[in-house]
Amino acid sequence: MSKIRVENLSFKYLSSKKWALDTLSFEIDKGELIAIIGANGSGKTSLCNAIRGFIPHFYKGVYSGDVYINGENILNNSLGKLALDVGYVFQNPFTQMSGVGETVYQELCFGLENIGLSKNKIHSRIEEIVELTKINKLINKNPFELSGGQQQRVALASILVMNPDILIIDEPTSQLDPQSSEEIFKIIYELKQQGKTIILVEHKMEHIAEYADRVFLLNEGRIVLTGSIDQIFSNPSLGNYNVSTSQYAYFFQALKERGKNIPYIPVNEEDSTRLLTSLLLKSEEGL
Ligand SMILES: Nc1ncnc2c1ncn2[C@@H]1O[C@H](COP(=O)(O)OP(=O)(O)OP(=O)(O)O)[C@@H](O)[C@H]1O
Repeated sequence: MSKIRVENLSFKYLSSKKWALDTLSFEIDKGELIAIIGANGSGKTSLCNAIRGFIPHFYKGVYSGDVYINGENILNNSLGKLALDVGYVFQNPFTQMSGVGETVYQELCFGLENIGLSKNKIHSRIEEIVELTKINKLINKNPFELSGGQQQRVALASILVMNPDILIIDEPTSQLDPQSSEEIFKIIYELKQQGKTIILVEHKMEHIAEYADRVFLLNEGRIVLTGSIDQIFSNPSLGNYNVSTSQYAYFFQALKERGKNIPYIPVNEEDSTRLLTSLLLKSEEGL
């Protein structure tokens, strides 16, 4: 059974004339990491909200089609129940903070206390997640006095303590410097290794190229391209949808256009390093 199944999903906000989501159908298996890309207004956030049930439980409009989580139609579940299966990490960590506690520890306790977990269970769950997200040193600090990167890790931790099977992560690094972004992506990769199903909205193509199993390219509420990283980033129509490819692919494409013998276009750091090393070796050998 697929983790997530979407059938002919369409949605139009009450105040809008056009469809934000337009007859979408797809399935996502357990453990997959799906990247959703697309220009501004293409429907990425709406699709995330439809998967976590905020469309149509919270946002009202014209809704048709079906979304199933673990085989169950989201229409048959409350937002509270859905939140236990689908964790949503906001783009802006500030929005994520409940503000109820004065310390990061209290912030992490909040959701667990609400579902009635015992003190011991709460403590061991928090210990595990604090380790994973490397926020040990922040645990007694005020969440609102942290740096952007620290807040993003705490926001992620506050969702992970709830242990949802599915994670929707909306542009987690949009406000972060490269090093903090790298740290967040390491955590996301670790979560994938643990078997979480992850939907990631991300503009930084290098990160997608590094980690995603499949990419969905949205345009005007429709999935216009879908496939593996290589299939998507080497697709010449990518530019038609105002989406850029990875910087690595740009670089090697430019060399190819200058007549260099580039056997394939790598899209991530690892493949680029491998190709560059082999090209340098060949040139040293005078080939
Ligand atoms: N609350 C809302 N009420 C009315 N229309 C909305 C609402 N939220 C989004 N829309 C519209 O739905 C369409 C899809 O928007 P959505 O925010 O899902 O796109 P997006 O790809 O996430 O954009 P961005 O990259 O800018 O966040 C757009 O035309 C947008 O104007």
